[in-house]
Amino acid sequence: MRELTELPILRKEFIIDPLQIYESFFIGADLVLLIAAILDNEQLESFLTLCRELKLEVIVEVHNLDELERVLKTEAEIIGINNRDLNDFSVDLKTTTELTKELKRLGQRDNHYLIAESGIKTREDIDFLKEIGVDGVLIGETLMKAESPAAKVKELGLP
Ligand SMILES: O=C(O)c1ccccc1NCC(=O)[C@H](O)[C@H](O)COP(=O)(O)O
Repeated sequence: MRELTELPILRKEFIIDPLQIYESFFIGADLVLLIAAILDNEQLESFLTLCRELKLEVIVEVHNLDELERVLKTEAEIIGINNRDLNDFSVDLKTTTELTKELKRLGQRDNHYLIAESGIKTREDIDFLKEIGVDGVLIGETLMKAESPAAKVKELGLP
């Protein structure tokens, strides 16, 4: 992958063991995803520490207020709001709207980089997410299904 792009490479995985973090480092990932829903506080803290030691950036993924509040007690700087409920796979962009509001209410918006994840399909979705103040997006299906992912990136108005 590294020969193909200079862009940061994310290891997007269900990380539940520190070995996966070492593995991500050795295969050349720049950042990893830690999913708050599948990690307890102790794991979250220790995985973040390990990533810092290995100089891996981290997106910590949340889906509800409880997870957001847990993550705000850590050193995490990049927060991913997953619009997909991993229990039933339903997707709703309102999740990003609501948790972005909560982040502001808690006075924690400005010291975090905010990524909206999942269910993003159109230019209108991107415009809406920009309007509510997210900094970045994580898109899977829309790009994977596109005839030309590069053209789709342009169509979505992404840099
Ligand atoms: O990644 C998995 O293994 C997985 C397992 C079960 C449900 C969802 C899973 N992944 C979803 C994704 O990685 C999505 O592609 C990503 O969240 C982006 O969402 P979308 O743009 O809606 O594809």
